[in-house]
Amino acid sequence: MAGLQPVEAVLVIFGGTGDLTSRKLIPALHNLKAKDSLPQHFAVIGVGRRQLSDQEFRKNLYPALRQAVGENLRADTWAELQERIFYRRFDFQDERGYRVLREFLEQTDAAYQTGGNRIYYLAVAPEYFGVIVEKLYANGLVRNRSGQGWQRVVIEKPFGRDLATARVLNRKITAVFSEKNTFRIDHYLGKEMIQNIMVLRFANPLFEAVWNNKYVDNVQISATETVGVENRAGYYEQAGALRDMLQNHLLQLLTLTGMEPPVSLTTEAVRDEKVKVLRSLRALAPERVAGDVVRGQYGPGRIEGGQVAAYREEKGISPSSDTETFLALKVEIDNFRWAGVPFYIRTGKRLRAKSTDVIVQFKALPPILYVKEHGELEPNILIIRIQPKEGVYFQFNAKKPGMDPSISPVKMDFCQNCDFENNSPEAYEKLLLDVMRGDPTLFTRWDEVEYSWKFVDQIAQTWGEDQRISSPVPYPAGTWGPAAAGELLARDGRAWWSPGG
Ligand SMILES: NC(=O)C1=CN([C@@H]2O[C@H](COP(=O)(O)OP(=O)(O)OC[C@H]3O[C@@H](n4cnc5c(N)ncnc54)[C@H](OP(=O)(O)O)[C@@H]3O)[C@@H](O)[C@H]2O)C=CC1
Ligand SMILES: O=C1O[C@H](COP(=O)(O)O)[C@@H](O)[C@H](O)[C@H]1O
Repeated sequence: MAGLQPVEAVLVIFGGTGDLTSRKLIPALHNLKAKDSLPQHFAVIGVGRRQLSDQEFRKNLYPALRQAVGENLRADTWAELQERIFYRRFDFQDERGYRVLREFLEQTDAAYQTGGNRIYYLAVAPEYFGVIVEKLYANGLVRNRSGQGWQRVVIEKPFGRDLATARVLNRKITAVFSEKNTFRIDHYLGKEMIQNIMVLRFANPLFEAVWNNKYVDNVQISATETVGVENRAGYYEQAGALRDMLQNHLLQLLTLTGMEPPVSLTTEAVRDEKVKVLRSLRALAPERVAGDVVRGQYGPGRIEGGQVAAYREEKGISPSSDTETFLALKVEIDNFRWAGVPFYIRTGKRLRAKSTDVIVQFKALPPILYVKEHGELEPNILIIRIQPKEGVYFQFNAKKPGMDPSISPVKMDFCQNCDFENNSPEAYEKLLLDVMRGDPTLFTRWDEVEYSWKFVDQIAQTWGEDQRISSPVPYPAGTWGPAAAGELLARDGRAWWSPGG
């Protein structure tokens, strides 16, 4: 879908006063504007409950923008952009609010020549996704009166809280928007290095040739965070790490790492291959959940030198909460390429460092040469570093220079953002632009969501039913999580590679 241009549109952000809008969406728009990538005819309308004028709304967005963009903040860009940002206050349940919005949109179309093109971005808690879509339709905001232009909906995650609720939600959405106009966002897919996984695999014969169970010993997908629950207690208590990270970001990373080469780079060809991976995931029967899934929750500890509270002591969290803030599991893909290769996945909050990596550990060669003299050699490992450093790192064995006959591991290190710090576009920049272009390749198709929930539901159901694992294991903040996560690999004679390489 390369070559599509972003076209004129009004972006309506439901949840305009929320955290995502101020920390991610507005900074992304600022950066796009600074690069001259926004369409010339463009406007933004934020919707929330707070009583704010347009001026107050713009002013409130500024501190988070400054923090997110840092020294790249351009006063002239923000001045131009904010002139096109407006605010409307209403409760999502209130029909009248939608009618007022419709009138305002018609005026905005005329003033900014946006041709009836609208993007409805649902930056709201998941329980509002269905309500908003139904009310948009009922109040004539999807097919505008003149019938001109297109209307697209962007839906944040998590898409439902299990397969059943996701299906209900999807029915509501598809009754109003076509699949082509439905953009289920997963911001991980907008990250530079995640887009690079397919390039690395399918543009380099060296990697593609060994990307299978003949050569790969195991794959580790790790997304560790130092932040805690922050101010999202209400949401996180419902989601936990399972729904917040595994159902979407981490299973997406797994599909990109495990998929077959698509027949072409078209949106549907890529999505078809990703779905096949999800369909090939080995079922997690209750006994396997008990053995292969580790569930943790952070206790008090130290992060970056400072003392931090336990999850159960955080604002808005129940002192007896059983929500997991850490998850580690072993996943198997039952297809010809991956049979016998475990994929270990882990994610957690309040861990020692922030890092997202895909680590491919290769098998050892037969122990015929070198091993007698040198002992077991270090494995070849390939680390795809997604963040905070972006790049690819390969560890292989080499002879030490000179008379010393010993063999030691050496590193080839490609750092994508070392020389160009902050040069990679933020994920939301890429994804917002794709919505304006109408390119859904980096968004999830319904069947991807469906199969992800099928997989995740097995875990949630067992947790709900099995007393042995209905409570998460505590771990001290600032560590790598519960010891059981290490034991999960130790049992297979393996260990986690340190995040960040
Ligand atoms: N924050 C993040 O980093 C990320 C968030 N997401 C997803 O984005 C979505 C939004 O998250 P986030 O921004 O953190 O949430 P917040 O709680 O910060 O914001 C919620 C927004 O919804 C508005 N709102 C809530 N209820 C109503 C209502 N009845 N009527 C009108 N407005 C209402 C709030 O308005 P007001 O405050 O004025 O009442 C506020 O603007 C969620 O689905 C989340 O999972 C995804 C990835 C990252
Ligand atoms: O979607 C989410 O992602 C963030 C982590 O995103 P990253 O881009 O910083 O890796 C996570 O903190 C949050 O809980 C979750 O909702």
